[in-house]
Amino acid sequence: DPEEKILQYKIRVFCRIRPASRAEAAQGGAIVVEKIDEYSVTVETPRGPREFQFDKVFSAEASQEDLFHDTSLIQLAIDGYNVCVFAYGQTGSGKTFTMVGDKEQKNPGIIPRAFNAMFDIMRENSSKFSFKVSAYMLELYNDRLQDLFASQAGEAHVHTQSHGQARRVEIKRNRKGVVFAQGAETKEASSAQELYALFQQACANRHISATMNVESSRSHLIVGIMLESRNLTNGSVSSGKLSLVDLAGSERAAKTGAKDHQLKEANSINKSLSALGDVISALSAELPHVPYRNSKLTQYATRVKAITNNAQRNVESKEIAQLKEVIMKLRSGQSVEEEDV
Ligand SMILES: Nc1ncnc2c1ncn2[C@@H]1O[C@H](COP(=O)(O)OP(=O)(O)OP(=O)(O)O)[C@@H](O)[C@H]1O
Repeated sequence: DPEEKILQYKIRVFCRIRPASRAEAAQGGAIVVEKIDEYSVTVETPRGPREFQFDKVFSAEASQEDLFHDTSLIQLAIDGYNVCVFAYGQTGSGKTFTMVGDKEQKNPGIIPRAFNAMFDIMRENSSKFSFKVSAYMLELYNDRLQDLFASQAGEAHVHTQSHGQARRVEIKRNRKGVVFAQGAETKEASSAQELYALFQQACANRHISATMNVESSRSHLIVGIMLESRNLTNGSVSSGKLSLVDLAGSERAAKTGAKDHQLKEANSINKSLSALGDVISALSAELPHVPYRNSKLTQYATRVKAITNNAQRNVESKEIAQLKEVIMKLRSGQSVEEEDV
C-alpha cells in the first residue's frame, strides 16, 4: 500500500533526471548522470564515478504522470494530514517543469495534477463528506514574503500599502503546531479550474529577473491549499493542508555573474536554501535544536518537524547519510551540483 509506505517514511527524496535539451545535445555535451536502478544514480566526477541513493529515481524518460503518481499525497491531505512537496535543483534543472509543467500545459506538472486529483477525490466522496477548499499563494523574494493574491488587486492596493495599512504576511504556528501564513489572503475554489485560474493569476505577479535568465525564477513560490472535510453522518470536521513549493534555482552567485540587486537575490536564495538544508540536517540527526528561525523559508518548513517527529526512528540511515552529504556541502559553501541532489 503506497500510503502506508508514505506514513512510514516521513521525508522522501526523489531524484529526477531531465533529458538533455536540444541546445545541450547540439553542443555535444556528455551525459554524466545515469540511473542504475529504481533507487540509485551514478554521477561522473573528476575523481571518477560516484553513486547516490534516493527513495526513488526517475530517468529522463519518466513522464509527468509517473512523477505525479509517486509523489501524490492528495488523499493524505484530504484525510487531514499536512503534506508538503517541493522541488530543489539548480536553474534549468526542471523544477518548474516538474511542479507546474510546460507553458502550453501539454505536459502539466504536479501542481495542476494535484488540483484535478483533489477535486476528483472530493467528487467521489461527496455522498459522505462535504468539502471546502481554500488557498493562499505566496512568493518569497529576498527573504520577504509577498502575497500573490493581494498584489493582484493592482494600483488601489499599492496605495493602501503606502499608507501603511497593508497586511503583513507572517509565518506563524498554531497550537497544534501547524504552520500558517498570517495575514495572507485566502481564496476559496469550488473546482480544479477555479483553483488553476487563481494559480495563474498568482504566477503573473511573480518577480522574474529579466536580464539574468528570462525563464529563471528568482524567488520561491509557495502554494498552500487548505482542505476541510465534514463528515455528513457524524458532523466531524478534519482539516489537512497541501503545500506545493517551487524553489528558486540553487546556483551560486559567482557562477551566474550576477551584479548588485541580482547578487542580493542570489545571496538571499542561497541563504534560505542552506537554512532549509540545516533544518533537514538537524531533523535527520535528531538534534535538540532545529534552526527554523534562520530564514522565512525554513519557518515555512517547520511542518516537516511535526511530520518527522513521529517517525524519525523509521527513517533509513542510508538516505539520511546521502542527504547529509549534500547539506554538508551546502553548509561549507561548496557548490551542490544538480547531480548531487
Ligand atoms: N523532464 C523534462 N522533459 C522535458 N523538458 C524538460 C524536462 N525538465 C525540464 N525541461 C525543460 O528544461 C527547461 C528548464 O526547466 P525549468 O524551467 O523547469 O527549470 P527550473 O529548474 O525551474 O529553473 P529555474 O530555477 O530557473 O526556475 C525548460 O524549457 C523545460 O521545459
